[in-house]
Amino acid sequence: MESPATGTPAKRERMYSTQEQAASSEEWKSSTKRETLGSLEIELQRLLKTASPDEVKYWEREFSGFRNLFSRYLRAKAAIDWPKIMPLPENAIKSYDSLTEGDPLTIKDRLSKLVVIKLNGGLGTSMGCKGPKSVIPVRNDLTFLDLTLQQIQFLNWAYGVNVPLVLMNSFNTDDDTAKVLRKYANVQVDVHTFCQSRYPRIDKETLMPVVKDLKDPDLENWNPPGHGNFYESFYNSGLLDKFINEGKEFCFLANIDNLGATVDLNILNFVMTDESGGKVEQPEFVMEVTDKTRADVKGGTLIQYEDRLMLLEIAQVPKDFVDEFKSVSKFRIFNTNNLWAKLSAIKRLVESNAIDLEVIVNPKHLASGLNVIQLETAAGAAIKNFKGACGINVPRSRFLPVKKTSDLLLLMSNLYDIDGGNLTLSALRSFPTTPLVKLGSSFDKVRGDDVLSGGSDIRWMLCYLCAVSLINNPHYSKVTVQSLYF
Ligand SMILES: Cc1cn([C@H]2C[C@H](O)[C@@H](COP(=O)(O)OP(=O)(O)O[C@H]3O[C@H](CO)[C@@H](O)[C@H](O)[C@H]3O)O2)c(=O)[nH]c1=O
Repeated sequence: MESPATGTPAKRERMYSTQEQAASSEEWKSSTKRETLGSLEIELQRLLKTASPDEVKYWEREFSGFRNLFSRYLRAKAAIDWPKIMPLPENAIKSYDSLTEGDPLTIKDRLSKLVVIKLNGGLGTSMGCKGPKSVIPVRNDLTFLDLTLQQIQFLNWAYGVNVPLVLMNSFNTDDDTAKVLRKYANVQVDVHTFCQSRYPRIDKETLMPVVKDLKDPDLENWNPPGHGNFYESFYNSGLLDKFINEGKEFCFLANIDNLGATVDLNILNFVMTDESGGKVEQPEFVMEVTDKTRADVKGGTLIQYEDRLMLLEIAQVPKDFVDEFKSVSKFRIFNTNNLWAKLSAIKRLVESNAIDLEVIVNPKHLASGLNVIQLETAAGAAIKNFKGACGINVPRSRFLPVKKTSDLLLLMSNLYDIDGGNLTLSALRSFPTTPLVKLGSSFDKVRGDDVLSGGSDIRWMLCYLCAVSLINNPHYSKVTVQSLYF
């Protein structure tokens, strides 16, 4: 680059003015940010005055987390710098095949140091259901929650242990989950719940909270700030300290809608046993990744960015690169969101305010017509903050999510056997892949009002499809149904 001192006077003038412009636009931006932060503070103080006296402490803590997230949002660069994405370093991702269960005599000991946590803050709205997604029946009228409890009960029974189950609810799911949990009073699993934070939605124009009074019951004014909020909310709930004091060491965290997210003894052994004799840094965090297929275009992926491992979610990808992000050749693996984290490390990082997750901006349009943004973070993004963190490339069977009715259809069909709450691909199927199911929009919802005239009740479809059986039927390597005719 030419130094300003050596150019011609006219050129110098141009260069100075460009530099000055850049500096003044930076100064302008940071002064607007300061202004915005200042206005937010005034607004939050005003809002606090509207809280009922017994809730002031609660809101002070919520606002402290929100203020932190909001200022990170203001500070963040607009988008990821695409050319700076580097290939993953060797060893960043371990092969699952290299792991072992370890000494069978000590499995029980390892399990006794484990806590299972399921992310249960999501609603079933995208599949046309009211209430928490976890109460949608998946198989034989058993819900995600039933199957999760069965899985843990079976594990506890098989190994004579008492692995607890923790549900992270959101304000959207907390009450309904509490009601449903009553029916498990006789189940042999210790279930704990805590509720994640509740942050104000932000007016897209003014960048100020939409809510004007904390006693206003309208839930549209709020959002759960993503599953990245787990670390802080878990800490604030007191459960993290309780488990550490009881001698627990690791937690296994997963989406409740992923029925493949069972406790894996090989990974448990990997995170808890130092087989290198102290030569290799023990991982404080492990992310289970799996090979990406054309069906997984939306999942987050691991990248190497600015000398660190980083989770890249589709919402962070600049528009021009979305197709490249979705391609299976450049980004070969994706995050299953099955995460293993050391409890003492979570405590250390939360207490030193060292979990700095990229802020994901989620735009929404409210029923009132207002355009808002909600700020979120993803749990897997914490990979960069833990010591010795790595990915493990796990078999596809560890990722059995239900995001759409087409996923549900596969799980309800005879392709899967069920045992102790675990779903496994039927041994009768002679090839290990599952059919690619594409359903027309009339099947978007789990239940429809008008089944006979065009049909949006997936159960009808199942009767039809299960009657012909998905197993070993070459016609069903692909299932495309636009609508049903009777
Ligand atoms: C936004 C949010 C979600 N959840 C729960 C609901 C689900 O059980 C689980 C996953 O939430 P979703 O919003 O469905 O996230 P999803 O799109 O699946 O993305 C996650 O899971 C994907 C795998 O399904 C990964 O590839 C992504 O990296 C990861 O961010 O977390 C919460 O408990 N609280 C929340 O605030």
